[in-house]
Amino acid sequence: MVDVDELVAAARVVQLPMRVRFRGITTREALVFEGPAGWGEFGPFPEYGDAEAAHWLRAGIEAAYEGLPAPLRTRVEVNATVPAVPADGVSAVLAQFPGCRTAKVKVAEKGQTLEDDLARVAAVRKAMPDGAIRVDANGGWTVPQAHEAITRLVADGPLDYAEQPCASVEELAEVRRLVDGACDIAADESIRRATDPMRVAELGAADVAVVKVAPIGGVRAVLAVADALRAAAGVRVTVSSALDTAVGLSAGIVAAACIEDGNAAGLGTGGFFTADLGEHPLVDGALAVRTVAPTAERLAAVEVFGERRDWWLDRLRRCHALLAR
Ligand SMILES: O=C(O)CCC(=O)C1=CC=C[C@@H](O)[C@@H]1C(=O)O
Ligand SMILES: [Mg+2]
Repeated sequence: MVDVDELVAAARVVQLPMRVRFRGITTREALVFEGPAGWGEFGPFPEYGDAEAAHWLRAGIEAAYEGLPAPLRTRVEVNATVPAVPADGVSAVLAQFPGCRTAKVKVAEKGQTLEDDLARVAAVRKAMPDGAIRVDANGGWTVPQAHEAITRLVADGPLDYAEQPCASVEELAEVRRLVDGACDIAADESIRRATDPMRVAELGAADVAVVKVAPIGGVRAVLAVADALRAAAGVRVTVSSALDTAVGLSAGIVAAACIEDGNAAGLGTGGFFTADLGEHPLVDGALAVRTVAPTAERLAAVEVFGERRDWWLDRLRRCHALLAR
């Protein structure tokens, strides 16, 4: 494995300003580095412990030092991602996702009601009458709340799936039994390590696994998980972004392009940033498969020094030590 001093010497810490609050944050911090195979990203969210964060480092090292596997396609279809905005804000959000035929709508936001969710989803359906609609509760419902919400949402029209309706795998399994095929259930937060997807499959907790390259530990690890899930339980896979910079998003796009019959990917998050390390333009609902190498100008616009940089370098050293064990 690459020496930690080499990583530290290559490390650039960046802060990307966000257009909207998403996942409770308005600035995305990450550390990126260039290696012989390209650029890699290490951007675990600040609250993640080192054991989890080490997987993110493994993914970054794969991209920068090993290189990524060859994609099967040149373009990857993505879903529009609709934050928990008021219903009258939906069309402005969808305008940022030209050509998308699938939308993922955030629901169960703290401080909002089921009526807010129903109105937001109805607005998306109206704007995309032929579109496939997903909802993502980020674990925010109890089992009875999820049952009620999904029942009312499907009464208005079909749902592609409901993502992480409740917090635990056991609850997901229960909701899946209760809705009895009225709507597929997807696991997202329940999958944070490479071993989690099999547990989800064994408990019959989901029809769909949302997988992100960084927490799973790299593109190859994602492909192994996708193969195992399809073989063991017929679970389909959605590759999604972890709110990555354009560098990390490149790896997600490659992963999605390596999966034969993948779902529309949750990789259209580049537009959430007002400044980024590169561009993955969304054309006709799809992203081209290409890797990004940040220019000096782009880096200069978002790079940070001082206390935040030191914090990330310490974290990099600790996670590298865990991987080297
Ligand atoms: O899946 C998408 O459409 C975009 C990515 C996305 O929604 C997320 C990215 C990063 C953190 C998560 O809270 C969030 C999600 O819950 O899926
Ligand atoms: Mg999710």
